[in-house]
Amino acid sequence: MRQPLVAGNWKMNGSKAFVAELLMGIKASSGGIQATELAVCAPFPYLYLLEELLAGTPIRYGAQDVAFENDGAFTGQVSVKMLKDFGCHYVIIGHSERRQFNAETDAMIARKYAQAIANELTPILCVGESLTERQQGQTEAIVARHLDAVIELNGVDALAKGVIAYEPVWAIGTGLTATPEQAQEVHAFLRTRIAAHSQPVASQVRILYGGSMKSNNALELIMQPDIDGGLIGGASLKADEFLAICQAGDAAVKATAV
Ligand SMILES: O=C[C@H](O)COP(=O)(O)O
Repeated sequence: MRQPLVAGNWKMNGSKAFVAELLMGIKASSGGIQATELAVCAPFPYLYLLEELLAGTPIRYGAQDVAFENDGAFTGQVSVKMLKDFGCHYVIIGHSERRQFNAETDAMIARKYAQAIANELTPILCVGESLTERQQGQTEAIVARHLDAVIELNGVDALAKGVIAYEPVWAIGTGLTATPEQAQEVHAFLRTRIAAHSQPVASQVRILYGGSMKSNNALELIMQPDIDGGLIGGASLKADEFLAICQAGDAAVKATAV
């Protein structure tokens, strides 16, 4: 089994006080998590707090977006180098909310992916279909398009330097979770598609599930053979709930080892 990763995506939530309290809560109880990797992805202004408060802990952190250029006249953008300057390990790329509200295209996302790996920042590449696309039977075509854009620009080996997150748009923040079978089906499709280019990369790359993952459904999702953890939105804003999902990662490892 690949090591599970449970990453929180705080989205546009928080304040200095909220972030400090949440991190203290996560730090206080994360010692019991043995086999699962923990990470949190914060809004840019709070990265300095993560650098300060997570120093000396195994908890990794990152941002939720990055520019596809390194520096220069790009008002409002934040570069990979800047994220590295604050000790970031991860960056979320191509989240559906950025595709939807910021008109990010597959080409832009592929370039962001390239910038991240060129600077040894680990991208978490999000792919996923909308409800209409699922109802029209286009799920596989959509996630394939999202994945292929990154492979075409960066080569398949680049996927081994990142993480993929399957996030069905209809399950994000809606309380509607994909069933373990629905999620596994898409995860297996993605892995098979990668295997057509490289079996070693397909075996190695972690594919997270995201979309209303909570403590009460995490275990059965992470127990699926091609689901390697979660990208958690709402439930990552409560330390207890987030840690309970991390514990589900540990429980999945334990159950698989038996
Ligand atoms: O990046 C995280 C996903 O968008 C999932 O969000 P959610 O757990 O609030 O549904």
